[in-house]
Amino acid sequence: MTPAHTTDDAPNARIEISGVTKRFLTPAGDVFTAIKDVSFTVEPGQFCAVVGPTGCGKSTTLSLVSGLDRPSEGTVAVGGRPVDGIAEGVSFMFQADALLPWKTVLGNVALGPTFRGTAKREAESTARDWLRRVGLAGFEDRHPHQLSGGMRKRVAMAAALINEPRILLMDEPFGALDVQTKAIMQTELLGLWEQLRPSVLFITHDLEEAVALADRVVVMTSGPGSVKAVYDIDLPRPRGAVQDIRFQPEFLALHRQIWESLREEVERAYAKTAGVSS
Ligand SMILES: Nc1ncnc2c1ncn2[C@@H]1O[C@H](COP(=O)(O)OP(=O)(O)OP(=O)(O)O)[C@@H](O)[C@H]1O
Repeated sequence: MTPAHTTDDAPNARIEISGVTKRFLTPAGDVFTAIKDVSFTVEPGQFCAVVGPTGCGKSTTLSLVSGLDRPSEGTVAVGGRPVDGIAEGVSFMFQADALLPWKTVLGNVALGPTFRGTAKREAESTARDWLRRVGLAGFEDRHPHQLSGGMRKRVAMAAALINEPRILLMDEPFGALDVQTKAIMQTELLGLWEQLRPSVLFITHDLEEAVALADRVVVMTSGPGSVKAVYDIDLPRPRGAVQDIRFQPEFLALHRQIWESLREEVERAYAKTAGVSS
């Protein structure tokens, strides 16, 4: 299958975060700096994972790329244009499934193309195809509450990918799944990503997940988050089953190296919230 994004539109899929600081006003009226001077780039078609301790500003960074929020300083650009609201060609997947409970599985997946003006019959036919690709043929008429957590993730993945996004933003999409289901979903995501090759910004707490999936891992410091280090993950692609990648010596070496960098930040963040002086 040909990747959806050829060299012609590839530059549209570059994400550039330059010198971004985000401050919030707290309920007490104080200014709180969530992220500070964050800069990194996701190249077109690249899978970039961001790891960092809890509260370091990973989700804040993602919300600035999605256009749901604006930086206080610095710029976020997608395809060379400053982000100004939710851009065309961007799909999302979050930890909580964003499925409509009153719609069938087919209706949920067909929603994207329908919104973009595709005729219902054609949207449903494409949705059926996507449901087959995520292993849910035969479940078209179910409602989300009639599915397991893993199956709901598959529906969410089909609903995100049916739009053939140039950019896929994912915030802990598999965080709520059990270990085995998570590994299966990660492998399925990799297979589909390798076919479509959107640029991916993937937020996770799980360093194993980041190394197994990504081309590049960005480690953030404890809050206010900034970029501590960026690692290129040169494990060969296609990577195959995530369960098997974890045992490869190259994977273990990268994991150990990045963990050394991340551990300091996790400990620092813990010390702050636990009131321990470091
Ligand atoms: N709208 C807001 N108003 C005030 N503070 C906020 C707001 N949104 C986020 N924050 C704060 O900014 C910091 C970063 O939050 P964010 O959710 O981005 O962190 P995170 O790294 O994604 O955390 P986690 O890994 O726990 O999900 C946190 O201290 C959070 O309380």
